[in-house]
Amino acid sequence: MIRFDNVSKTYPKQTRPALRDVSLEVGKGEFVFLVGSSGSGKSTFLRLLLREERATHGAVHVLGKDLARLSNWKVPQMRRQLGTVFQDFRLLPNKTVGENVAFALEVIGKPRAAIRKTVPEVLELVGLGGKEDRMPGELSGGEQQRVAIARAFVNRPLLLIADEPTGNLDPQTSVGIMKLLDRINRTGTTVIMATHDQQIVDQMRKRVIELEQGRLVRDQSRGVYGYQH
Ligand SMILES: Nc1ncnc2c1ncn2[C@@H]1O[C@H](COP(=O)(O)OP(=O)(O)OP(=O)(O)O)[C@@H](O)[C@H]1O
Repeated sequence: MIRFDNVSKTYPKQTRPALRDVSLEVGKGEFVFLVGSSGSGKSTFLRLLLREERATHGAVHVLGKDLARLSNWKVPQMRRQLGTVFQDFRLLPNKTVGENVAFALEVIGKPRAAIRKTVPEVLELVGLGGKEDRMPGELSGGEQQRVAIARAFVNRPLLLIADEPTGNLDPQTSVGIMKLLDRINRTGTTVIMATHDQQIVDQMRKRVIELEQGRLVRDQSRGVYGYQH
């Protein structure tokens, strides 16, 4: 599903690498937390997975593809097989909840009838049944994140990438979001989630990968958050 072979990334005009010699594998269906203090390289790791950035050294494989060898025109096709969720939700504010989710299907050319059927189903799945016609601004933060997850999941991606998905949410709402991501993971979707949320990591007891100054310093199954700020 994901393989990093001795991956380093140095941004242009920087001397210190953001990632240094990282090697790891993530298999199908795993749930992985990516932890580490601010600036340790978590977002860089996720950007490499999405081919938003390229490795300076080493090889990144996602869904069986060597991303260095993937031509630019094939990148959108690769990204369509991934779902992404961010701290700031990134919903389209002028579209309804239903339209936000439908949009993910429209861009891949799904027939309208299939979209009409699928959107309410996925909204039901994330606990937002009946809220299809609401505007994102009318929803709570937790509900907006559920819409974002519905949009990320509606294509049934093999891999879901979440960057601090609970970062803007209170602890109780965060637990609800984690239950949802756990359910999605149980459908077979691999989930990789960068987080600073100690409580969540300690509760879930999933694989934990820790970065420190760009190096992989811990890879623990059923791990805990572990490091101090
Ligand atoms: N576009 C960029 N250009 C130059 N340097 C960058 C760029 N993006 C990140 N960096 C640097 O790379 C290092 C790793 O940053 P990264 O954003 O991956 O860390 P992070 O663990 O995601 O941090 P946070 O938890 O604060 O989001 C930092 O030193 C950062 O300053």
